[in-house]
Amino acid sequence: MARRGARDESDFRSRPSKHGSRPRTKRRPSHEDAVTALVTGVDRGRYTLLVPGSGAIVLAMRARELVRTRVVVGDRVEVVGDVSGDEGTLARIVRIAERSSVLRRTADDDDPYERIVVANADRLVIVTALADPPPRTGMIDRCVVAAYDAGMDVLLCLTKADLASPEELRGLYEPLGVEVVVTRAQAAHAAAEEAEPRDEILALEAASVEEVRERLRGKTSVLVGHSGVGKSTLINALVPTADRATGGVNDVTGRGRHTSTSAIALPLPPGPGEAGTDADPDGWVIDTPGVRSFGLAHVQIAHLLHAFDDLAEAALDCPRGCTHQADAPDCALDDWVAGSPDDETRTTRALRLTSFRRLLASRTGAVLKES
Ligand SMILES: Nc1nc2c(ncn2[C@@H]2O[C@H](COP(=O)(O)OP(=O)(O)OP(=O)(O)O)[C@@H](O)[C@H]2O)c(=O)[nH]1
Ligand SMILES: [Zn+2]
Repeated sequence: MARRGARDESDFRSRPSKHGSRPRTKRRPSHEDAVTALVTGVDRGRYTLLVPGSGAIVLAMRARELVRTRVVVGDRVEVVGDVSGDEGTLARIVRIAERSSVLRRTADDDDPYERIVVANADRLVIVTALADPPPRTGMIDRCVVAAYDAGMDVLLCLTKADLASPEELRGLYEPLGVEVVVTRAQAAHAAAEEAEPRDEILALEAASVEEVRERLRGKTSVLVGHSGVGKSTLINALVPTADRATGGVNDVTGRGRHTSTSAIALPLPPGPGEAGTDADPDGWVIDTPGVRSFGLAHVQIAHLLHAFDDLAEAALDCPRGCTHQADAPDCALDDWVAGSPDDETRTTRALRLTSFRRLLASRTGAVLKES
């Protein structure tokens, strides 16, 4: 899968400064006794790590030589010092392993740079409610583009199926090869909601939660979703110890009740009646409460195209510099549809091309009006 390797925020500091680019200390310690750990939480310069071997939860800071390097949730790091995890101990991160994927959020009012929020995740889970709040395809498209660009695959999780049908959204995303899973409240709740809405703990239909768990097994998954879509309810159902705050949109601020804005990795426990431990979980679920959108400015058409093998192959016949948009002259993707061997293939290809072009457009902002 396409990756952008070196082009990340670290570029800002890899330029030679006026003090020269050589490290201040000539000799670096070798850290032979370092152990490997996973970053599960980040809070103002303090990192929560899980040491897979011992299962210890360790609090750490960055070593002096890494103070200008960003460490994010999902990073695999090497750590020295006291790694017992005992109260009051603070270990030191001395190395960050190369990342297999990076997911970055957009710059915002508080921070002018696009920043990496999660490293090494395999799968982006886009949590979207089918109603209350209504789904916004512009937002889903942007998430799909961000995931494909980051080299991650996508699971579209449609919540609140007790309130509306998922069929229309399935029809929009399945042609792109996006896996779709649907969750709903338990039937008893759906009825009770009419009489006495909100503020009780909502139970999701267990079978629908297990379908989600099945798709997250053995993977590191990042969950994203707008406030009120039911992301916390889902995470609590998947990871009962997570205790994510639920309750939907705050009437005063229009935001959810979450105050925490940093990502956190939670070990995915096995389903009911299966064995497993936190030190060796069935996968990781990363919640991203503060992330509202993803930066797409850096996304290259070629990267996006590589997420679609058939389109990438057909596009080899495009003129140089083809944008592959609907108005691109002589785009070979149009020939690929026209040259379909039969009607059924033509319909499938046309749908796939339309969907792909919709994603391309979301990258450039042409369909940024949320629908
Ligand atoms: N009818 C129905 N309501 C649901 C379902 N899932 C969640 N809800 C309700 O939707 C509201 C929002 O759920 P949350 O889990 O708090 O949503 P969130 O996405 O975490 O949003 P924030 O807490 O604002 O970040 C709550 O009142 C839930 O009880 C569902 O499947 N069906
Ligand atoms: Zn083209």
